[in-house]
Amino acid sequence: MDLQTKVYGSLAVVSPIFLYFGGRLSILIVVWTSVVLFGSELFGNKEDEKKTHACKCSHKEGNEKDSISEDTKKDCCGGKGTGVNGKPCCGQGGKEQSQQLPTFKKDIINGESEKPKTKCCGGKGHDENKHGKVCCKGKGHSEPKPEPVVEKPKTKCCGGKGHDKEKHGEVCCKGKGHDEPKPEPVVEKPKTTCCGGKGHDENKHGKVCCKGKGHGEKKVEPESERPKVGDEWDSMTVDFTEAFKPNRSKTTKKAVKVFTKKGMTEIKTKETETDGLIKSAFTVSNSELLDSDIYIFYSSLQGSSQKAGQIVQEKLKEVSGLKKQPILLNLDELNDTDEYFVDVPSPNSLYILVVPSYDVDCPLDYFIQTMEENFNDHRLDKFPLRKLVGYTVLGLGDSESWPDKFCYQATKVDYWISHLGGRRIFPLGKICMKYDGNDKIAEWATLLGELLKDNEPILYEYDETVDNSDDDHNDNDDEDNGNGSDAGSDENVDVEDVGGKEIKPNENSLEIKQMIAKDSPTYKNLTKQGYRIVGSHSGVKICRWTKNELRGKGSCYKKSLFNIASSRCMELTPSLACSSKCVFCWRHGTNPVSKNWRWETDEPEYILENALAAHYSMIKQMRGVPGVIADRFINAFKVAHCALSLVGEPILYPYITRFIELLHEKEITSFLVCNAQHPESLRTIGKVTQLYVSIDASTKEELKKVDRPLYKDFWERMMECLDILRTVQSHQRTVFRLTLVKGFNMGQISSYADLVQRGEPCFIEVKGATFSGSSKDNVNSLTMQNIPFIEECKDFVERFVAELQRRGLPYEISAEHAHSNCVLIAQKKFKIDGKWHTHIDFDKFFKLLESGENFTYMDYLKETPEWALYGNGGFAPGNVRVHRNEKKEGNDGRVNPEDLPEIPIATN
Ligand SMILES: Cc1cc2nc3c(=O)[nH]c(=O)nc-3n(C[C@H](O)[C@H](O)[C@H](O)COP(=O)(O)O)c2cc1C
Ligand code: SF4
Repeated sequence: MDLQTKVYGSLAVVSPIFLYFGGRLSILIVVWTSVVLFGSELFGNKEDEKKTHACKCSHKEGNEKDSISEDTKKDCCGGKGTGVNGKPCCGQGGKEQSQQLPTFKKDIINGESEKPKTKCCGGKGHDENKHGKVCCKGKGHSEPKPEPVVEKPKTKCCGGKGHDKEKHGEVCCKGKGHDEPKPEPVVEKPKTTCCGGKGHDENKHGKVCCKGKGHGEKKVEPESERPKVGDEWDSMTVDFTEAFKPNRSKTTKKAVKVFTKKGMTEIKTKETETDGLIKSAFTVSNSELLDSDIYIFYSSLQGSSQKAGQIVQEKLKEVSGLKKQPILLNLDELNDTDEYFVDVPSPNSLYILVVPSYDVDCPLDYFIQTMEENFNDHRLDKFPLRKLVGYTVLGLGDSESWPDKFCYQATKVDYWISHLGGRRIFPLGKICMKYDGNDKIAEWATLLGELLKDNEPILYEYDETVDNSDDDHNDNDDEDNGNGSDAGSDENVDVEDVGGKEIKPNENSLEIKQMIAKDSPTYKNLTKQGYRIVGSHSGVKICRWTKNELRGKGSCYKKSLFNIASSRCMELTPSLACSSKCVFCWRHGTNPVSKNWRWETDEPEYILENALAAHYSMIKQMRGVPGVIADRFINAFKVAHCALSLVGEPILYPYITRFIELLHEKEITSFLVCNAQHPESLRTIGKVTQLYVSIDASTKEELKKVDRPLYKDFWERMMECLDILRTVQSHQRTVFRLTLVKGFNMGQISSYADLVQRGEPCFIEVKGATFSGSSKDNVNSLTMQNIPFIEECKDFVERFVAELQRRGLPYEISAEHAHSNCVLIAQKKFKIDGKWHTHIDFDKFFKLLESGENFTYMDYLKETPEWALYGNGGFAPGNVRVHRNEKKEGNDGRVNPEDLPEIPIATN
């Protein structure tokens, strides 16, 4: 009986019983009837199963429904046409059939129409709608509910309960599931590093966790927080000076020079940082940029630079507060370049040069060449363009076609103008006319105009080493500031400060190093600059005045003041290392610094012998130089004087006294200059022809600023030196050397008088600092703004002497050498019978030495010649001063030796 018949039949029987008996009896009858009728369906019918499995179906085709007749089906498998639990009929044919079934996976993947047969859920409760084709009690449900044919990873089950697809996605969270995450927008993101799984706040820290090496993906700063200058200007290919770079590494300890546009009275000295850059402001320019006479020079072959000049002019005209209209001039058509680049049209001139670049001949070549010639012409003021208020250069070029020479001529122009003393007030602009063009020119000009208005200080050069305040060597007397032999240090690295950390000698090492080892970068640097290194710590260099005098072009100030013959003077130091880092030192930044002697030591005999040999070999090189005077050339091979200064601190050399004795034995006079930091050596020094002490500032604060001494007790050391001059060394011919640096040490005249009162020197030599450029090889931290004019020096000297006299100190101005901005103040005792005797009688000096008698400076005096007296300029006879005008008239400035009078060279 099939199930349908049973159901209908039983309903027919049960209904009347219910109606007739009602209640419990009806229920009993119904239960019994159900057991009888549905027992096999409810509990399984062993007999049926046996029957099915024992099916005698002989059809090999078994359950191949399509290929068998309905009659056969009825016979087979108990008449159901299929085996128990969805299995093929257990007859032989059925088994064969099952092996031919395609795999489920394959069906799904291939989307084939033929489907696998499903397994049965024990015949009950299996809800296809809910579970798909296959029952979940067997190994079934292998045929899931048909889904859109999209390949998906298989999901894992949540134990069959509680899995909320909406919430968790396809995969259950109890299994290893949820590996099919809820789809996210397809945006590729950098993988983030986790903060240990907690506390990482993306908004705060950006994408990457701070516990890992994360936070590498930084939060983008709001516009306002970014360093504006760099951002804005990068795109302009504007070549910024170092001074404009923010956030320099702390270790480099660089400070900047700060120039304001205010007058002298407004000099500021900032000891504290304002923006991480400013350390100290020490000098000023004289005028407001808005008051200046602006000249825009252009050079052009094809017109774009001319146009650019016009744009700049128009933009500047728009600047509010500009007193005078900018003037546009064609550089190539100037009647006389010297009118603008040797002289300047007004003391208030500001130059803007707009220039193209050509790698072929162009008019600009001539201009650049002229600038270079001017720079190298000794007859000219070396820094004529310091008279300018300032300058800037705008270069036009083509970065695509000339990538390596892009705006190279603008760079050259900028270089020479600055070397001629010009002060760059705005960075060199480089504009590619192919990509940027006139818009960028306007942008550059607008910014220039803005900055003309701006009253902020102009930073344009770094002071190389400043910041004594926290230098280790200043805080700890035991520390040494040198760097050993500096061997192995980088050539471009400041040898006294490598990466901001001073290298200390290995305290445990017994090895004594050489100060300047042959393979060291310092050695290379020094030799490249014309020094001859003698042994490992001494050096000689032929001085430019030595060369000048050989050529009849003038002598150094010591000729005027003291009678030394420059052409017979050897400039030497037995110690290239120094214990100060003076701002005006021409070698500052490349010579080693140290408080004490700590190197391998050469013998004084060796040094002198080899120094003379080196000096003579350099003199020999002069033999082919035009204008060298034969007599002087020959005499130059008999060195008469030795200036123990050059660079470094000569008195650091432990055998300095012996060395000076050796000089004297060879009848070479000694001019020893020391820095007033080594009283112990000064006390014991033997007889010197002339003994200098540098007085670089008159107060403790200024001295620290100017000399940047290594010793913490630098002021006390200097005071002790002054006491030694007044007492132990009072027999010596002593000189205070004052090097005037504008903005540094020209203020406190009364304090200078205090020092004179303490040291009682014979002479006070006041000299304006000289500017030795700011090339890579010369890191002198001064600029032209720091160099006083002769009038300023004279004014200082006159006020100084007035103060000395007011105090009753016996000093007067005696001699001068105007060319070197040098004036000599002398004790009145050198004015004998109304005549100054500041010169030295060298013969007498050696005779006295030879005699072995005690003698003093008063015993070897010589009258000062008329030409050297104060007011007479101090230009030594026997030389020809070359004036610019003479050159114009056709005189090439060369000296005819026959025209020269005899030079009064020193006799020994
Ligand atoms: C023959 C020639 C050579 C050039 N050489 C250079 C070069 O070496 N470097 C550079 O940056 N631009 C170079 N330029 C591109 C010019 O400097 C650029 O076009 C500029 O705007 C020309 O200015 P001007 O028309 O005012 O004379 C060269 C252009 C020419 C035609
Ligand atoms: S004294 Fe100095 S400046 Fe003068 S010639 Fe000698 S080395 Fe040169």
